[in-house]
Amino acid sequence: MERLSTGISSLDSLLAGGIPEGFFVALVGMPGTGKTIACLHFINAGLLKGEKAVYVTTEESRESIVRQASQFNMNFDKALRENRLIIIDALMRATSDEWTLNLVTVEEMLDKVIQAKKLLGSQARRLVIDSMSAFWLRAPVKAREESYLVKRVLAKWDYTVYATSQYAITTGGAFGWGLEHIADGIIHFKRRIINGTLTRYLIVEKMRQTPHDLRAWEISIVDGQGLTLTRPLTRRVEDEALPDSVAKKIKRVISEEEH
Ligand SMILES: Nc1ncnc2c1ncn2[C@@H]1O[C@H](COP(=O)(O)OP(=O)(O)OP(=O)(O)O)[C@@H](O)[C@H]1O
Repeated sequence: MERLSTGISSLDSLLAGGIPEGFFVALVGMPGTGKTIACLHFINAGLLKGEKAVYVTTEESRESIVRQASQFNMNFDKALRENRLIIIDALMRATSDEWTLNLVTVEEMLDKVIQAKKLLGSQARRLVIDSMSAFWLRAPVKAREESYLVKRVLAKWDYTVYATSQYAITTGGAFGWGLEHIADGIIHFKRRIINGTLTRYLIVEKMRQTPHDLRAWEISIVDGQGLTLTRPLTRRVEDEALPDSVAKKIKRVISEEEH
């Protein structure tokens, strides 16, 4: 089975080498946890191998994606000029632009993605949809049916897919029915404040046909370099995230028991 590199070598090693070709992988989690940056790495890994790629952006403009990529030394601008990358922009909705979504429906998105594949040909192996949540903002009930539709349609077009989905800040829960149910793989991005510092981490929750790592890994995002996994999160680190009052209570009970 061929595996596609995620473009993050530390993540590839959790996945027995990468994402199985043709898989539909859900990248889920709270805002600012690194999902978009992981998507950029995935696309860039293909471009570096001479592949072509398609990126659907619903929350940022095409320009913003290109700028963010350039901060990690990924030249998306060049790939766009060489017609090796198509970024379908669902945010700006410029009517004069061929690669834009105006209605922001799943059907319109699939139509454009298929058009892009026909234009780029078999070298276009990687597709990012960042994010799917945007299609269901007004009608979360559609998420279930349309998730199946997206997977079924894309299966015919030889893409390996990264699709992101956001979780609510307040509850940490998915907005409505999540993509997780149809995905071949789930990479969950999380965050917590540890010793007063925002700590991001990810865990591979599911990857079919893959003996994957089961630990949560701390994420580092560095200007000029991008996202890497630094170390597995230990129990002790998680404990440090307990609110002070709770930690103090636990310490008090332990010391009372000892005396
Ligand atoms: N050049 C940079 N250098 C270092 N860190 C950066 C840089 N650019 C962005 N970041 C970090 O990455 C975070 C954004 O990550 P990303 O866009 O991947 O999040 P996300 O999970 O896709 O969020 P959302 O769901 O809101 O789109 C920023 O909040 C910042 O902490």
